[in-house]
Amino acid sequence: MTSKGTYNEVYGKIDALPFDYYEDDDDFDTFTDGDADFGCDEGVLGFSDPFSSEVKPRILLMGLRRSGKSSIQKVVFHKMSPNETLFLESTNKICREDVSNSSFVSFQIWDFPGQIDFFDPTFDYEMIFRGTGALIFVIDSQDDYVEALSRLHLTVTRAYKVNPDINFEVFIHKVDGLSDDHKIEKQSDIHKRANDDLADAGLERIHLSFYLTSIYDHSIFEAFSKVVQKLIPQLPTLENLLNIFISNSGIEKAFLFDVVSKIYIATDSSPVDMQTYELCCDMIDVVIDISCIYGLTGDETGTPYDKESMAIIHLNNTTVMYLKEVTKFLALVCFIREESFERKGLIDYNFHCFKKAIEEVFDVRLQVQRNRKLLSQRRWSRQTVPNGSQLHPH
Ligand SMILES: Nc1nc2c(ncn2[C@@H]2O[C@H](COP(=O)(O)OP(=O)(O)OP(=O)(O)O)[C@@H](O)[C@H]2O)c(=O)[nH]1
Repeated sequence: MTSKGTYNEVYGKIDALPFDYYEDDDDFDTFTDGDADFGCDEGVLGFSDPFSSEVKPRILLMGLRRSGKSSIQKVVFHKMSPNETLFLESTNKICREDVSNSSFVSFQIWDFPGQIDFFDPTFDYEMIFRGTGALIFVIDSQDDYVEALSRLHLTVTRAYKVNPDINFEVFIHKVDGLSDDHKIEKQSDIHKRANDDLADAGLERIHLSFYLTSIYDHSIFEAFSKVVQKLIPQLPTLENLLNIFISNSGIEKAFLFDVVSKIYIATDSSPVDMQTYELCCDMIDVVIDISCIYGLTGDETGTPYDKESMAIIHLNNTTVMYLKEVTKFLALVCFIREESFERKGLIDYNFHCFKKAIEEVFDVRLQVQRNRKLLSQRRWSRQTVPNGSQLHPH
């Protein structure tokens, strides 16, 4: 698509660190130094800071070689088409990506090359796990997974020792090649073996979540949505707001989407079915693609998604899909019966109130982040003054 370049430039950013970096002693010291502010954006705390995981949660993508880690990252966050991933080269460096395109989906993903001996004594895995919010372990379901399971066990047990608060998420990946029966069979086998291994080690308390995923359908977006939602502390507030909004507006279902990644960061409490989710993703694609092609004015500052972005699609089953901009990066996508959509004025008024409430949630979050940063800077300056003398904050 001609628009892709512009789209990625506007939203995407990737940092790649040569793996050699860690083999250079001086640099390694910098990296392992407990106070290193490594590659973080301005305004974001260093990741070894005790607060950083709350401010900018880190997601680690791990798994054996060729299990599909880079493909997942590229498809979900860079709009790469699944077929293009066939030409991805094996990753031989750690890639860190800041997904800070939305205040709510503000986190880092670390893609670890499969061939790294992660438990090499020179590799400071403790520091890596300390600030991690979720560890996604990718298992290639089309391959023999015995080795992957032992690697999963090793990774999970080490990570848990360092940081028991990590969410462990297992992606049983590449399921597009499997029949439905086969998928269920694989999932229960992997589930059983992984949990048996943990029970044998006396670690039943470690909870693993399993997802069947493929980059060739929406399952990878849905799985990522669930992983990200667990890292959003405001999730109950958002769900509550959505519940109030839909019940007062005659809406069947509503999703709050991060437009760039098509991750839904919250929905109302009614169950989500895959088809509905897929329709939302398709609608976002249509809106962004049409805007990119026909909506951009040509000046550099234009983005395909702004305050004016909205769309209405009438489906042939008397349902209307309604998309509206909520914040710079979030969109609300609703499913409404045609007869309820006749009261569009009421829906729009309620939407206005909903949007204001979301903005307030954002404001509180920003304030909390600012305060944490300030607090951490004060602590840091106290620690760094030599001979026990202390700096006093102004
Ligand atoms: N059928 C299928 N193939 C996939 C899927 N995801 C990734 N692949 C393919 O798997 C191969 C390996 O993918 P990569 O993303 O390079 O794997 P990786 O885990 O990053 O590999 P390393 O960089 O070596 O660690 C590529 O040819 C992808 O096209 C999927 O969901 N289904």
